Amino acid sequence: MTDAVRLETLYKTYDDTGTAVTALDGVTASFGAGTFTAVMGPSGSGKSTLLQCAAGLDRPTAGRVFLAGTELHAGKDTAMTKFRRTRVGFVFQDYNLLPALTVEQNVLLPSRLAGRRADHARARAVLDRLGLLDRRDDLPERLSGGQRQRVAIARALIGDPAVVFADEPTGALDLRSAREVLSLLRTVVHEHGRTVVMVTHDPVAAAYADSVLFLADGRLAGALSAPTAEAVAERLAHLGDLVGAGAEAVA
Ligand SMILES: Nc1ncnc2c1ncn2[C@@H]1O[C@H](COP(=O)(O)OP(=O)(O)OP(=O)(O)O)[C@@H](O)[C@H]1O
Repeated sequence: MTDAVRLETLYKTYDDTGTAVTALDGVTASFGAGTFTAVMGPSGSGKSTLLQCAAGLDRPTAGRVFLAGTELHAGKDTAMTKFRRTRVGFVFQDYNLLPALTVEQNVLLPSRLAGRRADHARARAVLDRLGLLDRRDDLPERLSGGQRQRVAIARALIGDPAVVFADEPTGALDLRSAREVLSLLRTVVHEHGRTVVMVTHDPVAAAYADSVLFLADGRLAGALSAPTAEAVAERLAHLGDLVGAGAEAVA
């Protein structure tokens, strides 16, 4: 299997307050193309930092990130920004849609930012696939949370993303909308061959993924294939015990 994302010995230290915080402490991991992975761990374990560094939104302090075989952070920031705009999709908890733009304009925004011609036919095809074609001229404020998140997923898919990163994509949704969004992410992977890496706190959400990667104290702390919500919850509780006891994370 080819890797969509490979992380090699990633370190990230924040030092803005004068007291250094090690958010990532030598993480090596890979995410196969066409797979759906959930990243989990106790609060402060480094999940969002891992996603930000893997997606090229932040620079690791040390280590290397490869996306579809291309090393991020190796060149100038401008080259990284260009690569990110074309090959990386993002889905955030709070949707990050621009309120003054219609659904279709929001979906086309990454193409515009990348300086490409707006491909309305493609935008409409993606919106159609996500059941939103008839809402294309609406402003986001007219949509439900679940619909807004589906627009964000359409926007993430409009380019040719090597990977879609989702940070708590169901964190603001009710149960039913959350299930819809998770099923959609799974379809995006299993029927359309995309790669999704999702940070979540929710064992039920994680169970939609093919596998779960656990972090504790900025280190890899195990993985689970074909996860069930119960198995994930049990593993998380165990990690919480380890962190609470100040023990080393299990690899
Ligand atoms: N910009 C920052 N400046 C300083 N410290 C930071 C910054 N961002 C994160 N941290 C610290 O890095 C560590 C990891 O944070 P991160 O947000 O990656 O964890 P997380 O697992 O996503 O947490 P949560 O589940 O609470 O969102 C924490 O100790 C956090 O306080």
